[in-house]
Amino acid sequence: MNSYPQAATIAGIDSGGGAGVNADVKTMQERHVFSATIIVAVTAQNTLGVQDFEPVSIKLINEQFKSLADDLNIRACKTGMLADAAHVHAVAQNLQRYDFGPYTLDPVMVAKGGAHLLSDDAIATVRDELIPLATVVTPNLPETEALTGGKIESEADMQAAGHTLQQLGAKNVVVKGGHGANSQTSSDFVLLENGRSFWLSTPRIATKNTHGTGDTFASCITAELAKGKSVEAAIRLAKAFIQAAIADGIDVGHGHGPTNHWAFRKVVQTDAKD
Ligand SMILES: Nc1ncnc2c1ncn2[C@@H]1O[C@H](COP(=O)(O)OP(=O)(O)O)[C@@H](O)[C@H]1O
Ligand SMILES: Cc1ncc(COP(=O)(O)O)c(N)n1
Repeated sequence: MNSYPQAATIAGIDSGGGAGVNADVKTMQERHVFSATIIVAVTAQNTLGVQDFEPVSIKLINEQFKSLADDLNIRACKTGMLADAAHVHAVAQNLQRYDFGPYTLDPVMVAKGGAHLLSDDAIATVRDELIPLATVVTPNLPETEALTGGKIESEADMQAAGHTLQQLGAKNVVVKGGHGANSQTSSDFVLLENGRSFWLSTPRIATKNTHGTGDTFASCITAELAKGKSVEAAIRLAKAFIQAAIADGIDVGHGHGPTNHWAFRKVVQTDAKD
């Protein structure tokens, strides 16, 4: 019998299939990691936007955590859409109650279509209760501004914000540059626990199909951490994975379409288990 590493995603589910838990499950599967899911919110969503959502009761979230802890062997986890302060708090409590391994915090706030997936008053709860628990935090530029309180207008601003996020308690930080102004490259700033930092830059792909890029990137990091890879190796592989997924586009829906979660298998020769 093959034994695959197990990881959990704790997030919202996207009826349109391209982002949230859906992107996480697809990505982890591609990386040969068994994915379990703790659903925090259900969205009515497609590539045109988020039409509605409802959070799941905190009782049921607590029960989902317990169900996994009682039976599975979760070796890494990530969070995505968490809806509001009460749900952020409940997730933080559960992450402290159970050992689900290295934790990747994708601080999802506003969907690409403009819908608020986290209430404004919950930003402080994410900063105070989740960032100190995070092995890796992966904010995009607007999320970095919201968490650090400063404007990000240059690469120097991204670097400074990375250090601020580390001071807030995250062990490792990736400030993602997908929302940056550079039309040639999409550059992410990485700051590791040991203080070393570097940029990961790839050619910017001219496409409107970037729905779920952040989820895909963070869940790929989580999958690699579940295998026991180093944080740096996990982040580097995730950057290559998302680049392939954006570049090899698929045609789904009429708005901001999803990425291609099976594209990476075409560009790598090594086994996804490695
Ligand atoms: N058009 C693009 N071309 C290449 N890489 C991109 C593009 N858009 C986003 N990325 C990359 O995708 C990842 C997710 O970034 P981003 O889109 O900023 O996150 P989010 O989905 O959280 O807003 C990052 O590694 C970023 O550099
Ligand atoms: C359930 C859920 N989680 C996360 C996102 C963010 O993804 P994006 O910013 O690419 O729209 C989303 N749209 N829906």
